Amino acid sequence: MWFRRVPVVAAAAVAAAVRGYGTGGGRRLLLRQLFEPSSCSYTYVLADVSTGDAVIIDPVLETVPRDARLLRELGLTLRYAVNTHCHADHVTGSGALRKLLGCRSVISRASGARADLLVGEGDELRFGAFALRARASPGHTPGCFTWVLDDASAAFTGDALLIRGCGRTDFQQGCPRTLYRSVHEKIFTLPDGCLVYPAHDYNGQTVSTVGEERRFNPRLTLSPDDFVTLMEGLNLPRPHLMDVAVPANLRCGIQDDVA
Ligand SMILES: N[C@@H](CCC(=O)N[C@@H](CSS)C(=O)NCC(=O)O)C(=O)O
Ligand SMILES: [Fe+2]
Repeated sequence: MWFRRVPVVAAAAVAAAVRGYGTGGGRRLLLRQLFEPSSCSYTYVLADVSTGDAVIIDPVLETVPRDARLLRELGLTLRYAVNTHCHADHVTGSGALRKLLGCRSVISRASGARADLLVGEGDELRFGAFALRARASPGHTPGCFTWVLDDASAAFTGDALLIRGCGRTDFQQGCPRTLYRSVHEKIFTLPDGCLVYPAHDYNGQTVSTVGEERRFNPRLTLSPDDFVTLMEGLNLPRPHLMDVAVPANLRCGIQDDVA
């Protein structure tokens, strides 16, 4: 079993811990959830408090200055800028962060996008004493990945699983049957207490758990056939930035000099 327990440090304690770099014995995690209001997107910063090594998940281009400032203020070294998938509603900040801070951009090989690091099932991103592990969770797009913290205390689900919802499946080669299988096999098999951190929320919710979503998610508690019927009948309007965002995100936002 590759999971070990990680204390998710409360905000006040983190501030103290960040000031006390290099003095602590056990590993301590810094976890920040950041919000971008025009696309209702969440960005996550994770760091090893002792070493300052950090990862950012799903940065948004417009909030790169804010996120870079936070990283600088906390004395963190950004190792990876990770995209859970090729977003359709906003331009990723991973390319801009790469230019600004020299981190490596990351996305799945199956996304068809360019990045410094193209990942597949089970790949790990290490930051200090911590790691995030990649679980393929296609269906919203074929290249969607969920990133799970190495003790399974938290999962960053992108648009595969939203709080009491899920990503739409009506564009970018989405497939409701595939999404249903992904969520049940790759996310609902995590421990009940595993925190669920999605890429968006449109209702003011910030975090859930695997146990809660397994019991209360109105879409994923349906039968597979009823889920498919529901998803095929959503008739949602297209994201207004889609024609700009998808081509940009296939290049990780700004991505001039990788193959
Ligand atoms: N109104 C927004 C787009 C909203 C949207 O389509 N969200 C996506 C996630 S971003 S690809 C989604 O999957 N929503 C699921 C749902 O049930 O709403 C815009 O114009 O940007
Ligand atoms: Fe999406």
